[in-house]
Amino acid sequence: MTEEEKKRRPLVHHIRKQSASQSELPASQRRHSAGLSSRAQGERRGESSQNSPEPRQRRRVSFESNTGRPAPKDHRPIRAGSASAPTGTRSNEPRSQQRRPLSQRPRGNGRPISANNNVSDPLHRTHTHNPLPNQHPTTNQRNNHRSTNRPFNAQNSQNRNNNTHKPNAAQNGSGRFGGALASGNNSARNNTRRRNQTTPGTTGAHFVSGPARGTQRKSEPKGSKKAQRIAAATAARNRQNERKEQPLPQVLEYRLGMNVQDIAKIIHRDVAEILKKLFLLGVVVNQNQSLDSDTIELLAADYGIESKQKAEVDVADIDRFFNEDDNDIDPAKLVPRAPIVTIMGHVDHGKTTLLDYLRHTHVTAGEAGGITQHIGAYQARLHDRLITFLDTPGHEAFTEMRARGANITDITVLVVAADDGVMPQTIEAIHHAQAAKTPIIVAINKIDIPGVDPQNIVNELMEYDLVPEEYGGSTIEVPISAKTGENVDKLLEMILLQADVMELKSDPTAKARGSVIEARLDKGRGAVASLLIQQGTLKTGDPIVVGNTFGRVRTMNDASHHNIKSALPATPVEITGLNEVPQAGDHFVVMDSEKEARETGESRAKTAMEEERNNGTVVTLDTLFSTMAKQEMKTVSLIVKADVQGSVEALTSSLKKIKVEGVRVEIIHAGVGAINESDINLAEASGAIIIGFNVRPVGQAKSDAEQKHVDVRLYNVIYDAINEVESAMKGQLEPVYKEKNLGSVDVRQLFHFSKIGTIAGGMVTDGVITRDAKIRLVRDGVVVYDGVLASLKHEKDDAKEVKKGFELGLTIANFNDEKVGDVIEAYTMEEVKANA
Ligand SMILES: Nc1nc2c(ncn2[C@@H]2O[C@H](COP(=O)(O)OP(=O)(O)OP(=O)(O)O)[C@@H](O)[C@H]2O)c(=O)[nH]1
Repeated sequence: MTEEEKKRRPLVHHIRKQSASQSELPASQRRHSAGLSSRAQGERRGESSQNSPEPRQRRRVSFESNTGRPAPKDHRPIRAGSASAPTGTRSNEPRSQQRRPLSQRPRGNGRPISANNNVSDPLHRTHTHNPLPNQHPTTNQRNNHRSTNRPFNAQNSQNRNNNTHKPNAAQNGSGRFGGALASGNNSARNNTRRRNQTTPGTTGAHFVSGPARGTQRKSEPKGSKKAQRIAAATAARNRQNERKEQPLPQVLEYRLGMNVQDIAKIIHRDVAEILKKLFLLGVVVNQNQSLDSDTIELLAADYGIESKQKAEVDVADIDRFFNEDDNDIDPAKLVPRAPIVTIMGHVDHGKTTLLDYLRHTHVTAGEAGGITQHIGAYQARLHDRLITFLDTPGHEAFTEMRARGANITDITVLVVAADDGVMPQTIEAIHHAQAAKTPIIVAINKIDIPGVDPQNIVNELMEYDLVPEEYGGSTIEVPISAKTGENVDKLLEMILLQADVMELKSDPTAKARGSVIEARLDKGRGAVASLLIQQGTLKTGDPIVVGNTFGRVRTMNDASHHNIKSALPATPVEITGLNEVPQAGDHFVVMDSEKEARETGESRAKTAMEEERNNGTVVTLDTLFSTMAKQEMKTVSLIVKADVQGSVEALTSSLKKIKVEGVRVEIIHAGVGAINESDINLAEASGAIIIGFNVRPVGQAKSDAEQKHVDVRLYNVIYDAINEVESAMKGQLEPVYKEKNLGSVDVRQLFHFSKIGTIAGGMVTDGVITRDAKIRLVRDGVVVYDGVLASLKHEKDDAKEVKKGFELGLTIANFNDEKVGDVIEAYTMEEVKANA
């Protein structure tokens, strides 16, 4: 016999004894002892209790009995020993007939769940009905088996619940004993209550609930705080058990800053278990403490699962919805969409005429009067296919949008008048389109004018890398007349062909997103914005974030001012319902809720304000080197403007030759003429620096440059320009200083001291003289000395500065030869930009 068995011997002994005494007892007494735990039996049985092992031992027995150890072979079931089987109550009926009707029996292979007790609980072998002993355990059985670490009485009660023997308490009198049992142990009582709560109306609940309730009412009023606490603790334990039974996830996706509680929820494990694991891994934390990624990964590895840090999503970053490689668009849902086209070209080459022609001849069906309202874009139709035209010709609208990162144009139509040829703005337009990487279709316009030769334009354009297909290039060139409409259909066909090549697609089922074409404040309607939908379907009522503002789409019109409820991708619409007026080129995105839209909009507005405050992200020659390092720039973009073509060529070729390791110069636009607003726009959109040679910014350009923080550098020596760009790229740009006059003093009196030297007394006639100023001593218009002050006094006191109209006394460092009538000019050197 092992030590264990020896220890258990009194138990077996006791059980046998008990069993024997039961059989000796009259039926009525047996009935009484039937519902008792060994302890309760002992107490009730008077004399036999004296022979029983002392209570502490019995308690231990009870506990051991619940450990799932198999019963000793010679141990026969105690048929009358369990509260769940008050066998003495059913007179002479065979046991099988005493069972509940079939319909009331618990499911599970048709056998009583209590069969499980035979396996797990040797002490409670009263439920010996196991007609199918070889069958697999039922779910309930498995669950019972799992819960073997419950206190004995709890287990006992549970088993009772599952037992097929659940006679009416009133019928069999078991209520008294069940009640005695239930009141004899808190766990049992709690368990009973839990069962009553979770399985109302079951026979099992009924069986124990009567007397248990009575007892409970006596000692613990229903709904008392204690009862509630117990119920809550029990429910929590149940939840934990349920969680425990869920499998571990394959991957633990975590965010930085998560604590043990957070992780416990994700991996369905107890907080205590995780804390213990961490402790064993050498990490002592409490459940609310944030864990670093190393600890989380270590923990995941210990559980044998992978760990992955969740990418933090910045809700304010709506640009993420426009990132082609990483957005939520499902490629399987993509369908072809209309191309979005911008018309560009030199002044008077016929852009507006072409747009007008299309508006009147190819507008969407049902628009009898054509486009009635200007919303910045409209759709033309050819063979039932739509083409969206941005309504504003020229570079500005185009670059405005690009400057805000809204690359909405798919195709650029470059209009070149056949009678005028390639002109400066034609070249600019080419550079704008090339910088935006949009394909160019050339419309050689005004072919109706007699004597014009479109071939000349073809030849001219080849200089700008626009080579038509017949010459081995890929540029589509169509001779048209915007006035007569000749070949305009062919131009549209070519646009559609190009669109097909580009496979322009969008997902109409996605949340709508796109860009603002125009926006304004309408007196009656508030903020009105023209939007171009790029993905998804926009609907009225949608909560929306537009740039740094937000709202809900209150009304929506199409280009012909029809009220519409929804709009598909590539459709231009005009909406109301925004809080503020957004800017052209801003992105818009539909959100899940108005709350989310508000939060995102407000957060964006705040960030924009902060950015505005620290405005320092633009590229300038002064900041070029640090910007290159910060943004890992590989190219430095320049726009070159000069007075003559020769200078343009000399400058561009020399600038391109600058060699600084890992960085190259890219001239995104070069041309003859003054620096204009278009240059500033292009520079802003592409982060370029403007190099002007013998030219100046004109009109709005100067103030635009200041407002948009575009760096404009002006030179009249080519070498200086090249030198400065090179120095800037190497981070060796010398700052430029300019003298700034502060004020001047007329010397009126002189005082000579052997120790101090000469003190010049005088009057400030202009501005201010400061102690740290540089000074220049001028005598009869000639600068006699240039130096700094050694001292400055007002009356007898040292002064930091003396203003106009006041007398002063001063000494000049290392100079004592002042004369009455000299003029002392004070000045400072200030760092200035070259474009001033
Ligand atoms: N003969 C002829 N004249 C044309 C054609 N297209 C435009 N024009 C004329 O050219 C002039 C300028 O045309 P617009 O359409 O205003 O040119 P634009 O490029 O829009 O000019 P800006 O808006 O100033 O940049 C107008 O007088 C038009 O009537 C054409 O195909 N044939």
